[in-house]
Amino acid sequence: MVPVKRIILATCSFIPHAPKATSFIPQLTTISLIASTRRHFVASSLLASTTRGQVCSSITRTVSLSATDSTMAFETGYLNAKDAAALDAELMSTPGFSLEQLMELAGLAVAEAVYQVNSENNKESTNRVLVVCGPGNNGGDGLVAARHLVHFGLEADIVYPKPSSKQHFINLVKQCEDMNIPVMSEIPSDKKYDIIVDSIFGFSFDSTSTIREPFATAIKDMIRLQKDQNATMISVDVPSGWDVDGGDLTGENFSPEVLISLTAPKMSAKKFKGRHFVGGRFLPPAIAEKYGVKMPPYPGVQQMPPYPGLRHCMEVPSVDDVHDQEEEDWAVQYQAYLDEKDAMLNEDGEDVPSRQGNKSPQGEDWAVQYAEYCIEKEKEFFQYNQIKES
Ligand SMILES: NC(=O)C1=CN([C@@H]2O[C@H](COP(=O)(O)OP(=O)(O)OC[C@H]3O[C@@H](n4cnc5c(N)ncnc54)[C@H](OP(=O)(O)O)[C@@H]3O)[C@@H](O)[C@H]2O)[C@H](O)CC1
Ligand SMILES: [K+]
Repeated sequence: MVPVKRIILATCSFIPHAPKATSFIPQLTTISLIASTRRHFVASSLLASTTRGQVCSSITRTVSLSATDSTMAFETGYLNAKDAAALDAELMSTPGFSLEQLMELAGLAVAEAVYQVNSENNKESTNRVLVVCGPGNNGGDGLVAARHLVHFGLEADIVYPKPSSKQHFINLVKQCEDMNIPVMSEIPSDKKYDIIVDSIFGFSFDSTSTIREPFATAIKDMIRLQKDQNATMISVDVPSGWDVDGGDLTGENFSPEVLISLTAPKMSAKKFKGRHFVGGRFLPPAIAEKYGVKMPPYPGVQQMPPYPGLRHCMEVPSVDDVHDQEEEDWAVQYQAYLDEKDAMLNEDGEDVPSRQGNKSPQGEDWAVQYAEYCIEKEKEFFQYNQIKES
């Protein structure tokens, strides 16, 4: 870990969102306190450019779910455009979240997913991210994500063709500039990027009118860059230009490889066939229930679970069909994996002597192993979709 002058001891607060996870609170709290006496954590990436993965993997203990729970958790539900806006408004009224709070969490979740995709990219050079921001809050999520990505150690450029005059957005741009992130008005033709983050339009995009400038050009330029530079396109909440409920109605054939849904997938996500993350770990249970949203179970402190498939979000056969030769569903195997890990703790949650710290006998952190397991399964499913389509 990067040495820092001031060290803050972090006590982690685990706030499980799935009601069934409540019984794990004492166990998780115990483990987090034990962990905090052993190691020093830098409290946030606002202070130093530590790799978030390092911090997370040091302190996370996954929430153990039964096979049934983890299967159900993939059925996240869908929001149509009207409900997505109503849910947003309700979040900012009844429980009193501010837009700034929600955008910071949404942007952080986006940055985590982008970081994960980037670290799995098998490209010669990685780390160069272009974030293209639109005029509304979807664009704000992009501005927040760019700042976090730089804290995570990636290079980020921003294209913000029509900056908002609202004070919060002015602040977000200033925060990015303070991180030495270039903020440009159009997509440059002379720079190379590995990842493009499409943060132009979200759930308030109006597909009944043609896409107005400067965003029509921005979308065209993004698509050109995606093809010319073989960059990975990641859309935030809704692929820009897609009708929020109906999907790609324009015929532009805008097809991102990755979609990051915030709070819950929008209806158009049913048409999306790529890799799908669902993030936004801030939904109070009553609002989730009212709108029929089931949040996926999040491991440890992550904002963006590396869950495989989110298969109910895609209109394709379940991964079980692919693995029908296997005796057990992967979720059952995964539960067995967690049970095995649980058995390595004694009743007080202390380590069995044979284990060293949070390391397994093979020397790997549990959380790292868990994340790798999930990524592996997700890749299998993604590859299966590609084969199926070709
Ligand atoms: N609850 C959450 O999960 C949170 C989600 N967040 C993000 O916010 C967006 C929704 O933000 P919103 O500002 O409501 O809308 P958009 O970002 O989609 O953009 C609205 C702007 O787009 C312009 N627009 C609409 N249609 C067109 C068009 N055909 N051509 C050009 N421009 C268009 C519109 O312009 P107007 O002139 O009509 O005003 C708006 O300026 C959500 O998707 C999440 O990403 C939040 O961060 C909070 C938490
Ligand atoms: K978008």
